[in-house]
Amino acid sequence: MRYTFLGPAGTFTETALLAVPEVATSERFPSNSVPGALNAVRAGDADAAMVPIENSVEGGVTATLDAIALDNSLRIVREILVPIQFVLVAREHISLENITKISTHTHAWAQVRAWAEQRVPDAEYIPGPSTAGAALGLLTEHPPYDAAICAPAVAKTHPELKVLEENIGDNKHAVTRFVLVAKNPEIPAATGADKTTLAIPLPEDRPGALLELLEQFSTRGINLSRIESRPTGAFLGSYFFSVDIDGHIYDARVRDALRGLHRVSPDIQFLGSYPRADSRPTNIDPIHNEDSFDAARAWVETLFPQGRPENLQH
Ligand SMILES: O=C(O)C(=O)Cc1ccccc1
Repeated sequence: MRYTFLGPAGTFTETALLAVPEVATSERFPSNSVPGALNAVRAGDADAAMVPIENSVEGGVTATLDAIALDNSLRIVREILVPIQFVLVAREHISLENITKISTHTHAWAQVRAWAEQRVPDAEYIPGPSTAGAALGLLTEHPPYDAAICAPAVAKTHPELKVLEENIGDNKHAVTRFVLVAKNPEIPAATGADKTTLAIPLPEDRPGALLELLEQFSTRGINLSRIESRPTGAFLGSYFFSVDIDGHIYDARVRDALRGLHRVSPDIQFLGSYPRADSRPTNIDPIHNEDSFDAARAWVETLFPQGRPENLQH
């Protein structure tokens, strides 16, 4: 297996990838961006990509939500949670007082806003390709900024970088959720503690369409753990919903809900069923469990003692 990730070495995404046991004995290479990592998988240059998808402070990583749903080739096979801690680094001669420009990944910047307002209120923010990418930029000949925000490990592997402030995240319990994405993979086995990710275009000019979509979950006792609306890009006002639900496509209630969703929104995308990182089992009301679905199907069959007419398939 060949893995790629939002690089360079030292990003939080690399930490997430290294938490996958198989990675230790496989090849891995950094990509410059989330779309770049996903395209490497689409092109067959990598078998799987680790990318950030959701943060407990900032919400969804829009670059990832949009890029995964671009076509039907990619699916999530695993999720990893990483606790996030940030440090401020700079070259030896720089101190907090003479910082005028700071770079980091936009998601990191969003998570240190209160700290920045207090400690470096006049510093200008320069968006970086990733946290580690911004830090390594400081080692170039004429860096266009004088400090960066990254993981503590980056400073440890680069002694030329000095840690000016530690643990600067506004929320000390911030966690980022990362997903491992592969091309047309086998669906991971159901564990009883699973999630399924969907991208559901909102039908246009249909009053109540969102309610009709959500009803498909509620009538089957399916819990949503994330829902975000994203513009499709087609035109102003055109949206899709990026949704995570508790359950696996091997669960009858989930397949039943997918059929219902497809009737409301035929371009729905299934983006994978995979085990939850926290292994918390899904609570299923008995009327929505496998036995109930089997019994309901069997009962309908008994209504045709002579067998179903041929044109009655479902
Ligand atoms: O840039 C990184 O290190 C990343 O992995 C993206 C990111 C940035 C901030 C919080 C979590 C992930």
